[in-house]
Amino acid sequence: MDAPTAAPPPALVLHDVSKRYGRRWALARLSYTLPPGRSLLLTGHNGSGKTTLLRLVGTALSPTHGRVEVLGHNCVTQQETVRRKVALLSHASFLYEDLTAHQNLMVLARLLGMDSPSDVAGALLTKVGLTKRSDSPVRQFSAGMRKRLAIARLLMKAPALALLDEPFGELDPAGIQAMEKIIGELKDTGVTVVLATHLIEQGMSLCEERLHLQEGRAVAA
Ligand SMILES: Nc1ncnc2c1ncn2[C@@H]1O[C@H](COP(=O)(O)OP(=O)(O)OP(=O)(O)O)[C@@H](O)[C@H]1O
Repeated sequence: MDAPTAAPPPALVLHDVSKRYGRRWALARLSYTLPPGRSLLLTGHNGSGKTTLLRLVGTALSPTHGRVEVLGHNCVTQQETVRRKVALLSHASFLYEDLTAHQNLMVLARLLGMDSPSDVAGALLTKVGLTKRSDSPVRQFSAGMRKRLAIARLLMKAPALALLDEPFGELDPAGIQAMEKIIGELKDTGVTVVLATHLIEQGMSLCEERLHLQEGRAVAA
């Protein structure tokens, strides 16, 4: 008889999570479990705590109280393990301004020990529609072009959990469509997506679950 296989851990667990900046509570006693294989849409007005939550999950911040777990790993005590599993697409997109788009991706490809870094970088630049500008330095890029390069960077990292903070911001209509397609493909390959956006319609079509924040608390949408 086969040994029983353990059930996969939830993609994300928030256990009574609070986060304070100085005297301001950005998140207050938030508890939530995202089942394995599901993706999450995070909504809420400006300042409701979406970015703070994504940064806690991405280990860029630590909770003031409570516990955050990604795929069964504690984001504070197992930070390195979590960092290998998550990638964050955010306003600050970790790009080297003086390097070209291609060089930016090459840096990461080498860091990840990829076999054919230049080919992988080229293929990703094609995917995000930046082929024509692959040899331009990032400092000459528009906001939308930076967003495209940032998603290429995230795809190269091939995370188990992709944290997407306003992925549609700054994109033109074609860019929004391309981003929707990329997010759909990520999900098709088994990546869990946590998506914070004000574009509710797009978000709802991509995610099975929704968490709506109001002043750092979960409320019904
Ligand atoms: N570094 C910081 N220092 C102090 N307060 C902060 C800091 N970052 C965020 N906050 C505060 O925490 C609260 C939540 O901010 P957060 O950026 O998480 O919201 P958000 O839902 O992502 O907003 P938006 O939709 O505008 O991106 C806000 O009151 C904000 O002013």
